[in-house]
Amino acid sequence: MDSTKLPIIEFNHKKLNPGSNSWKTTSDSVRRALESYGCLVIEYEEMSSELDEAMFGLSEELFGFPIQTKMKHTSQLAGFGHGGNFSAMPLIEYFGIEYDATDLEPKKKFAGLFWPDGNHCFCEILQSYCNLLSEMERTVTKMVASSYGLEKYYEPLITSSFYMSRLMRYHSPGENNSSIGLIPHRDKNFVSIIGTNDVRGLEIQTRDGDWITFHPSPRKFILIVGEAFMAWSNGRLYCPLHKVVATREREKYSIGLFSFVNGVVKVPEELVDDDNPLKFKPFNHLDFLDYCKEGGEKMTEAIQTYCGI
Ligand SMILES: O=C(O)CCC(=O)C(=O)O
Ligand SMILES: [Fe+2]
Repeated sequence: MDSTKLPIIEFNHKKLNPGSNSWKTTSDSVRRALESYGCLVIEYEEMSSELDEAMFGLSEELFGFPIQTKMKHTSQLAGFGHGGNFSAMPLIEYFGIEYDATDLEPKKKFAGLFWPDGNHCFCEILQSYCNLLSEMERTVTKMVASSYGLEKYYEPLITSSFYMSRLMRYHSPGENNSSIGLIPHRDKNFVSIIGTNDVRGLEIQTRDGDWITFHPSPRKFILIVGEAFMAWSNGRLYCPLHKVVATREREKYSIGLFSFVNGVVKVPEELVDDDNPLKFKPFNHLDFLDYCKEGGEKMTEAIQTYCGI
């Protein structure tokens, strides 16, 4: 692999049938990329440029509402609800919304805060966009399990997962202001997958400490291993530091889908042996998120201090 570029994999679900040769070779490449870089650029043929344009157009409209309206979207969970105006990161603003592939209700409730008569178009577009993100996230999780010979763990993982979709905007910093969009952090969830408008800014740190920039395009998405997935793999998968550097020219918009486990994350016994002793005690994912609230995203080694052995 070229260590100056992020690994990239083309996905076409019509050609990727579990059990086929192409499934097996792609699964092994995906697993190797996530072990080396902790992230992967997915070139996804099924994403249409119309859906991409509609999604980011609506995002711009949404962030344009007055702050009083935006603040009505609240949540108890960190990262969900509306957030912004942080002293260390004044450029980022986000909306974290519960995501369910079959249930439009959370999106309708969210849209109702902005458009009192509802906005069917917004809900449908957000749902379609997130469904595609979710398909990619599930395929990758299944591929990793399959590449380790641990297919039996995939269904229980998926059935105990819950998701957040997050819409993000990064203001341009203007002259002489800091360009920090998002400070270097590791994601605390299981898997993150992110699509962005055509503005760069997201950078991922390699194991050697170099930063590599993600180059966005409508069919390219970046999938990032979170601390919970890294711990599940007993440290085999890498969980990279990443950050957003806002550009002076234009605002960056991104949409992420973040998966979480509703319950205990436990390293499969097959991943533990004399050469690979257990590195993480079983932990409740929600309790871990609570623990992280204290130190916020600054805790770059949170999982290690929480349940590392
Ligand atoms: O907006 C992006 O490109 C990255 C977002 C991110 O890293 C996060 O929300 O954890
Ligand atoms: Fe992140």
